[in-house]
Amino acid sequence: MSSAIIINGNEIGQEIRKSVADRVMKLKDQGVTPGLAVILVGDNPASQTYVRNKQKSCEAIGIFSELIKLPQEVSEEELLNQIRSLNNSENIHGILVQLPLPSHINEDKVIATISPEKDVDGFSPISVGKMMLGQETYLPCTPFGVMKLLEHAGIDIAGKHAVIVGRSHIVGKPMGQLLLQKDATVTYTHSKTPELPSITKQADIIVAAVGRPNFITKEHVKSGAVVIDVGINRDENNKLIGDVHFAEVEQVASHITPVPGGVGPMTITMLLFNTVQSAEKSLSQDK
Ligand SMILES: Nc1nc(=O)c2c([nH]1)NC[C@@H]1CN(c3ccc(C(=O)N[C@@H](CCC(=O)O)C(=O)O)cc3)C=[N+]21
Repeated sequence: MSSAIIINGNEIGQEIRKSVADRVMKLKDQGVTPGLAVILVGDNPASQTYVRNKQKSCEAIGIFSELIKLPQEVSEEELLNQIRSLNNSENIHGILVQLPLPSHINEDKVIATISPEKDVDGFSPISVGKMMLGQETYLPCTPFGVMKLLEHAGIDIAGKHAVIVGRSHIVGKPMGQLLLQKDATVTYTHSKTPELPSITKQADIIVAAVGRPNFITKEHVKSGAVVIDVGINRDENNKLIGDVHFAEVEQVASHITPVPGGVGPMTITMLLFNTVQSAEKSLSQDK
């Protein structure tokens, strides 16, 4: 049995982070320290872990990171005011509101309040619209990270059939758009798609973003396909597992991303990338 080439997100992420760190140094020489504000509402343990990772990654390359912790019961208006104040803060170049938010808060309203100039998550309606039109904007970090993984692994995209499994606003939908911009033929599938394996079997590239552990098995995958696993699920032992049944699928795929160590580290890498981009822009606008 042949086994797939493993696309190493830790390694590729590290390489990109090095070049982002160089840009941070250049900015500091010019008197600007890139700053990222992360707003965390409530005390969801998973969210706390992610946020801690983001902060550590910022510090490692010299980005200033400010954590704003708000209680679970915080009012929507208070949260919006916090964002408005960060929109006006000179030393903050990126704002990230950790999702999900408590159910009494309107997520759409919160995201739309983040200034598009500081929307380093790429979630605001302005950013999404610009991305759809192929205009310059902050790209959402996870799909952006997947594009970088494909590029670094030397995967050709033009003319390939990419099948996206999952249609979330933050992964599935933008993922298809970015692949389309690189001339892939894109098929979107989701929980209401009948006969899913018959469609994913036609894919040259599969992006799994369904949020169901081990959902994509060898029955879904054509021999030689590239399989990207965006899933981050926890098993009964609290171990991180993807949406792809790795042991099975690596026997048929040509390339595969592991979980952990695949897409996850790239998401944070592109967040750092976008934050530095924003700081560079602020500098050129001052002149
Ligand atoms: N506004 C907002 N923006 C986000 O980007 C955002 C969010 N909300 N809410 C939650 C999700 C989740 N997310 C992850 C980022 C990195 C890893 C990551 O680095 N994972 C490591 C493993 C980490 C571990 O071991 O726990 C890996 O896959 O190798 C995972 C998950 C960003 N998210």
